Formats: sequence, C-alpha cells, structure tokens
Amino acid sequence: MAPCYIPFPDIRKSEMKRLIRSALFVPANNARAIEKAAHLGADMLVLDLEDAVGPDDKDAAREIIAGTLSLWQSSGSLRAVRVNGADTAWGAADLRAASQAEAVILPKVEQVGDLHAARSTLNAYGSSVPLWAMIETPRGVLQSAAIAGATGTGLGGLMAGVNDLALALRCASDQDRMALLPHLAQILCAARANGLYALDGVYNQFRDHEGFRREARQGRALGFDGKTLIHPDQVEPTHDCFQPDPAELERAARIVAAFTDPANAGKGVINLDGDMVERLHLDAARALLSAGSGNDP
Ligand SMILES: CC(C)(COP(=O)(O)OP(=O)(O)OC[C@H]1O[C@@H](n2cnc3c(N)ncnc32)[C@H](O)[C@@H]1OP(=O)(O)O)[C@@H](O)C(=O)NCCC(=O)NCCSC(=O)C[C@H](O)C(=O)O
Ligand SMILES: [Mg+2]
Repeated sequence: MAPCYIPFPDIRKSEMKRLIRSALFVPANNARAIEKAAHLGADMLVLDLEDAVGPDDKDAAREIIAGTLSLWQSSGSLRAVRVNGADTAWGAADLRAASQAEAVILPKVEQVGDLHAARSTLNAYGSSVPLWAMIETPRGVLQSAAIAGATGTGLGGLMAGVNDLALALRCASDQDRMALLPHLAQILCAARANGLYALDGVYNQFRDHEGFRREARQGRALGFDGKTLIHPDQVEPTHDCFQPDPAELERAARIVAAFTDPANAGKGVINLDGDMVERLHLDAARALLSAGSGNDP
C-alpha cells in the first residue's frame, strides 16, 4: 500500500506532507496484533513498548523491534516505536533499539530538555529519526508551547495522551471530554504554531463504534490532523472522519468560483449566500481542493 501524500492543510505553507489521520498503537508483546497491523492501512503504526507492556516483558519487547519494522516495511504505514521514558530502567536501551524506526514517540514529555536528551542520544547512534512528543501530564500541557517550539530537535508532531492526562488532572473523560477540551486545544495550538502534526488521544471503549465516531468528529472540529487508536475497528472510521467530505469540497469550489467571477474582481470580501467570505477563506478553499486532488495549492 502506498503512503498517501497531501499538501499539509496549513494555508501558510504549501509543502507536501504525509497524511497522518490514524496512528494505531500495537502492543509489542502481542505477536498476533503485530502481524495483523501490517494489513490494516493505518497511516502510522506505533509499536508500543510503554504502557501496553508489563515490566516483566519489557526486555523481550525491545528485542522484536527490528523484526517488526521489517515486517511492516511493505505496509505503507509510517513505522513508529513508542519507547519507555528516559527516567525508567528501560528508556535508554529502548531508544537505541528504536533508532532505526521512522518515528520515535517519547511518552510524558514535560520539558524541552527531554527532547534534547533524546536527540543527542539518537545522534550518537547516527540516527536522524524524527521525534514525536506525547503531551500527557499537567506539566507537559503547561510546557507544550516551549516543547513544540523545539523543532531543531527533529520534532515532527505532538500526540495527546488523554488517559494519563485525565488521571493526573483527576478530571472526568466522559461528557464529551468537557474537562479535557481546554488542554487538548492548548496542545493543538502549540503544534499549529510550529507547523507540527497534532494527533488526538485514544478512545478506550473500542466496542462503542458510535461513541468513537462522535469523539473523532470532535477531534477534527478541534483542528487535529488525526487520532491515536487502540483497535483495528477504529482505523476506517478515523479515515472517513479526517478527510474533507463532499459538502466541504463543494463549498470550497463555490468560494473559488465566486472569487473568480469578474463581478468580484479586486474585492477582499464578498457575500456568498449570506456568509461573509474573505480572501483567507479563498486560500483555505484552494488548499482543501488541492488536498482532495493531490496537487499543490
Ligand atoms: C484493547 C485490546 C486489548 C482488545 O484486544 P482483543 O480483546 O484481542 O480485541 P478483539 O478480539 O476485538 O481483536 C480483534 C482482532 O484484532 C487484533 N487486534 C486487537 N487490537 C489490535 C491492535 N491494537 N493492533 C493490531 N491488531 C489488533 C486482535 O489480535 C484480533 O485479531 P484476530 O485474532 O486475528 O481476530 C487490544 O485492542 C489492544 O491491546 N489494543 C492496544 C492497547 C495499547 O496499545 N495500549 C497502550 C497504548 S494507548 C495509550 O497508552 C495512550 C496514552 O498513553 C494515554 O495516556 O492516553
Ligand atoms: Mg499515556
């Protein structure tokens, strides 16, 4: 399966970036899931050495990284490894073993120094693999602007870790995530300000398909590029949700047509069916249409 590329839907830039709507966590101690993951079409696969693996299995889990990366080579997915934190007994060895991946996910990033430390360790192994930071503690949320600004460390994106965050905040994660929304918005804003990917947190009730779709739509409305996932059933609905729907494309085409109309030549703002539409909306509409067509805006 070939990876999908679209222009990053950031209207300030027209660079081509890989589409990452779905990032599926796959426990490193689950051989069946690792094999199955290769055929699920997720945009990113994350071999998880951290929370999905108990302390007794950590060393064995690390041993299967190279084989898994090779098994996933033809999957078309971006192949990532989530390592244990640098403050654990396993973090340093994990980082070394993960240096051949296409992305390394660092859990519970709380300060810029966490990124610099990981980068210099990886550099010492000759690896320029991009880093992704999970923001999942109150300190991490408060520091998210500084963390996201450390793009010189090869930072590619931020992921919201809603389970750890809700636990640490002692807040509820039900009621449409009302208590988490300000923190999710802060993570999103930090990523957007620095041109990074931003992925929403996981949805634990993997048999509740309607609830999952509702939460995925909410994440998209917040501005996230995609969602982190825990189960194969969540891949397809995520892809459905995180791409422009026909109504959005149709409206974008009408905005472009309206500004192309000679009657509107030179206007900065127009009336389109009772909505005020500005030239910034024109730029966004062009970006959306070219994302749909796979061309540069
Ligand atoms: C949640 C699960 C334990 C459920 O597993 P299971 O009971 O096996 O579910 P199913 O019987 O419905 O599984 C159907 C088949 O799908 C395969 N499967 C299941 N999950 C995955 C997966 N993640 N990737 C690939 N394949 C998967 C099963 O093997 C079945 O296959 P088959 O036998 O052929 O039918 C399980 O889904 C699971 O372990 N999920 C991942 C959990 C995980 O990684 N957790 C840690 C990351 S989330 C996190 O930490 C977020 C963050 O840090 C935070 O703080 O929020
Ligand atoms: Mg976590």
